[in-house]
Amino acid sequence: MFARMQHIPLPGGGLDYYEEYIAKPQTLFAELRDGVNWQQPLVTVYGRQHVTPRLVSFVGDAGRSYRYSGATHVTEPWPAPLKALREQLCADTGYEFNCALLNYYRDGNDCMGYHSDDEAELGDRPCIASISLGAERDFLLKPKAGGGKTEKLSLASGSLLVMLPPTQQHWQHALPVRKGVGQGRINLTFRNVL
Ligand SMILES: O=C(O)CCC(=O)C(=O)O
Ligand SMILES: [Fe+2]
Repeated sequence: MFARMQHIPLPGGGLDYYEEYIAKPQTLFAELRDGVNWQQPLVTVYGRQHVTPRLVSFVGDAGRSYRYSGATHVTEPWPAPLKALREQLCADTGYEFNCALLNYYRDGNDCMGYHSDDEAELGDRPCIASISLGAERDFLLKPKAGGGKTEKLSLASGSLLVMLPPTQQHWQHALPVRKGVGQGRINLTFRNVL
């Protein structure tokens, strides 16, 4: 790996940010936008059904399943352009990744609320590797224990953000609405489902 890395220490966690990890982010963005079987699942919030405010797809090694947006999803096969990327991420980070949740934010109205990627099937100390393609968007982190400072990053096209253990135990993260953003963004969060 040749990309320059910035380590961002957090109380009870830490992030590694590589601003230029993907060589041709616009090409990969277009391949995935046009090639992935995007879904917009229904979610139930306080007893009311809404469509998820972004498009999603769950891909990975055959037979893995993962619970998100209130339902269990079984993997679709790896899209061709992500096979080598998965290997590269495992080699560069030293962590295993056997699946990925793909998120397509069509414009700045699409978003993701505060959550931690701490589902039981990810084990006690999950590492999440997150690739961003397309529009640059703000990414927020806040400590689960109240009172701490909120962190804000701007995730560049082609960047890799590694959320190191035990970040998911102590922090939540979100991708807030940004009305001024007209372009799409695709985010790939590589995970290891046990
Ligand atoms: O779009 C992002 O940068 C965050 C995605 C995320 O948090 C997730 O898929 O769990
Ligand atoms: Fe997440």
